[in-house]
Amino acid sequence: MSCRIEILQMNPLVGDVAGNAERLIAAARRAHASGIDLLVCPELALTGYPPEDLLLRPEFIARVETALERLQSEIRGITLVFGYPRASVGGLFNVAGVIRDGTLIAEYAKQHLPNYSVFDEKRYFQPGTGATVFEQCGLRFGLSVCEDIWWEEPTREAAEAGAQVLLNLNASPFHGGKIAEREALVARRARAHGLTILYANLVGGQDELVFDGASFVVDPDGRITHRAGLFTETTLALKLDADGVPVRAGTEPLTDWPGEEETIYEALVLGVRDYVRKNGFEGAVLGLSGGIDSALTLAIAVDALGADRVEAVLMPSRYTADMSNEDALEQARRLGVSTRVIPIEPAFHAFLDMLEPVFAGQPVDVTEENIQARCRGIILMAISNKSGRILLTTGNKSEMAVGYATLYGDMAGGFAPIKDVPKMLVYRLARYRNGRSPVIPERVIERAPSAELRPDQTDQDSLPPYDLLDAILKRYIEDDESVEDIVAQGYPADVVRRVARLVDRNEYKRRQAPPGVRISRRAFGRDRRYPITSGF
Ligand SMILES: Nc1ncnc2c1ncn2[C@@H]1O[C@H](COP(=O)(O)OP(=O)(O)OC[C@H]2O[C@@H]([n+]3cccc(C(=O)O)c3)[C@H](O)[C@@H]2O)[C@@H](O)[C@H]1O
Ligand SMILES: Nc1ncnc2c1ncn2[C@@H]1O[C@H](COP(=O)(O)OP(=O)(O)OP(=O)(O)O)[C@@H](O)[C@H]1O
Ligand SMILES: NC(=O)CC[C@H](N)C(=O)O
Repeated sequence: MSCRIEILQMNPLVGDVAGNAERLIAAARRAHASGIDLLVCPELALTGYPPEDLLLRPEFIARVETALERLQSEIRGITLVFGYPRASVGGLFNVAGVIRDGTLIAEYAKQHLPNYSVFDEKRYFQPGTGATVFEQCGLRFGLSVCEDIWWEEPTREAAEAGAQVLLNLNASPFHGGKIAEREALVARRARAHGLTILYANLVGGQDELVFDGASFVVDPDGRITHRAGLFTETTLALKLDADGVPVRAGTEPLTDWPGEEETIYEALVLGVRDYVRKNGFEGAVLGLSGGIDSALTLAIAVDALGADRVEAVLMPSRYTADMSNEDALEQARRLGVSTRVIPIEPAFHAFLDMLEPVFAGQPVDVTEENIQARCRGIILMAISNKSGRILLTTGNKSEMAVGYATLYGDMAGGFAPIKDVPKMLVYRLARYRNGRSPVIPERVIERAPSAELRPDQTDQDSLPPYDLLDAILKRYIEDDESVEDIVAQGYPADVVRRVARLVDRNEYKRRQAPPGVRISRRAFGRDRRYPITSGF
């Protein structure tokens, strides 16, 4: 006897419990009609992940209970395994439940609650204890939920309880390198305990997080036998033989995962698409300067939403080089995006006139630069208000780290697609995208970066070269190294000290920045929580 299983790599909407329940019912009906015995869905599929403080509302938990009743009454002829929060004696648990023919036949509570990095599960859940095993098609299935697989005991306990196959339900967000890390870890567990493991992951963007999907199956020898798609809502169907070992369809090769730039680029595209779609925007607007940051952001926006839902606004000032306008127009033309040109000179003049009595006798400084950035911010937010299009902010991680951006100016906006992308990676992503089709004019990639807020300005007047800056920032922010550690590796002491000071001092700016897609091990936002007021 064999068992036909399907992984549902699902993109739920956080908080939409009734809608997610309908999606599960429709998926179960479709799977049943195509002969599937067992449908495996991700962690907290019913609520989406992470539901955050919605979990603290009794009304939200009541909706989950109502949806569970509906799922039990609607699903027939197929076994459904899926994640949801369960209020029980002792508190709230993050569970994997098994529904078959009107009955909840098994429930397993997550034992290891992640509480590091972007995870905050101890705020909401109590840990479960012990394994849960159920039978289907003559096979014994164990259950585990995401973080459980990162520890040894839950898998061992399931094997000791007689499981031949482990169903691991996940809400595992993406960062660069994560996919290979997961596969190696799960393969090791499968080998160590002689189990087949089905790794079912969520897909989709949720605020700062993007879930890549990349669900997969490993056999008891630790070989990957099946992979689902990356960054796409999909299903993965397979057969298990009478011993619970996955059956490969002939000699069909496994799909390889794409390289680093492509993976990160697609993560950004999905993050933008889902933020815009799930928040009900008509499309997006952004300021297109002829610089690399806005160029990459525009390419991502068009790939995410389609050219007809994206609008680029050119807002030249007295300091804008002709080639900036030419390159911006050329990129918009290549992408098929509509443009508007709105010079900021009249507004800039008006502000300078209004402020003249206040500033009388004082030298021109960064204040005037910021007024220009703020004129642009007002224009873009006005277009966003009128059109229902979200303003995409174009700042990268290197700028956000050192505060090289203007509050309420170029930091204005609703979502910041590349805020976790360091400048050197911005260039690599732009080159990767141009390798698919040349949408960004070569000059935009070649030119020295400039804010164009005063004559002949370049970023390097104020900042160290970006390759040096990014190397220091990675060590200081992602690796938590001290200034002394970094200097000991041969980096110039004065530069390292200055960069670290800028990072520390600019927390106030980052706290007011829009959210953006997390693609690194440590992004600004929920992943790095520093005091603003600090004597460090
Ligand atoms: N701890 C704190 N808590 C709360 N607020 C604090 C604060 N410290 C300062 N502030 C406030 O923040 C203000 C300073 O911030 P802000 O007004 O933004 O201005 P600021 O950081 O002084 O200047 C912006 C910098 O970004 C550069 N820039 C601007 C635009 C685009 C680009 C680019 O290439 O992308 C670069 C520009 O050349 C300049 O170096 C202070 O005047 C004060 O009002
Ligand atoms: N002339 C302009 N027209 C339209 N938008 C502009 C203009 N100048 C600046 N902006 C907006 O402000 C943002 C920050 O400006 P800045 O010049 O620093 O960035 P960039 O041009 O995209 O990249 P780079 O930092 O590499 O020059 C831009 O990305 C863009 O959204
Ligand atoms: N939801 C979870 O338990 C996620 C934690 C896990 N270590 C991951 O990111 O894959």
